[in-house]
Amino acid sequence: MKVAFIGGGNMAAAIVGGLVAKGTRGEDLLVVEPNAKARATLAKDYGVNAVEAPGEELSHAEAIVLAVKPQVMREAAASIKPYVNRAVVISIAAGIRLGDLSRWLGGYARLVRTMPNTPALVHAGVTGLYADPAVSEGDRRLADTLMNAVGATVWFDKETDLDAVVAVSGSGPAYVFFAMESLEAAARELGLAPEKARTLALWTFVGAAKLAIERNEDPAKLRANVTSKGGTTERAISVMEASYVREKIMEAVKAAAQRSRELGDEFGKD
Ligand SMILES: NC(=O)C1=CN([C@@H]2O[C@H](COP(=O)(O)OP(=O)(O)OC[C@H]3O[C@@H](n4cnc5c(N)ncnc54)[C@H](O)[C@@H]3O)[C@@H](O)[C@H]2O)C=CC1
Ligand SMILES: O=C(O)[C@@H]1CCC=N1
Repeated sequence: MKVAFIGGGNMAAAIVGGLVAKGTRGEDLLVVEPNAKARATLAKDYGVNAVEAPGEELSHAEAIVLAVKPQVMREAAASIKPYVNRAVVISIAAGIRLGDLSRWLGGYARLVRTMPNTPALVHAGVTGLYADPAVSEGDRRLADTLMNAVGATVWFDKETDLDAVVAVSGSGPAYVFFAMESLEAAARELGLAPEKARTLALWTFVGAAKLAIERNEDPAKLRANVTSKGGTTERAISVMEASYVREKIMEAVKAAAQRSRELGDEFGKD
């Protein structure tokens, strides 16, 4: 499969790495990236063709992944417009709506909007995807195969659902790291040595996530299994409940979804 990436930053590198690990040849991948250092790293690590600006070679791609920040999406779309004629175009940008992208590409309609996350870097990502009903099964399969190289895929029927996806799993790793930081800080305040505090905190997250995935059980049930009557966990959870931690997390996630909608409004203008 010949795939081109517009933008060769964090997320593009993660997807490129996943594709190469799954057998795609570096020479079948093209990355358009203005930053020379990022280009050199991608070429060295994965053997991709990395170029500074879009050109004729883009028109040979079967898929073009738009992996630039939402703020530069319009400019990036304009720069590739002359070469977009046979590829399915896949956006990974937060907030940017397909209607706007289509307009910037001169009415091009073979578009898929996706929202991956940074665990893609270690092939443990999860990506939400949406395509207009008119997009062919083949184009959907192509987008699915691409994102599947770096983790699980979940399709949605409404484009507005992607604002929720960005808030839940797109930004989600940051919430988990925040919780890791907090657990580690508490361990240190309790007098544990820094490196030991980190080991305990990180493996607690790894273990809990693995248990939840492998047992496929409701997290509430798994939590109940840890919580002995009159014990230590019960005391900790009661402090969290008294501080409305659950409600605060829900409020934060809703704020992220709102920001995704705002990005669409801000950067979707003409
Ligand atoms: N970082 C994250 O956790 C996630 C990010 N995203 C989305 O992925 C997109 C990229 O994010 P990152 O990879 O984190 O950003 P990044 O800043 O690492 O990468 C963006 C790259 O685009 C390049 N660039 C800038 N203008 C360009 C242009 N006109 N043409 C080609 N390349 C250009 C930059 O030099 C940079 O290397 C964003 O739209 C973001 O919303 C999606 C899911 C998760
Ligand atoms: O914070 C952001 O806007 C991007 C989108 C999802 C994760 N990072």
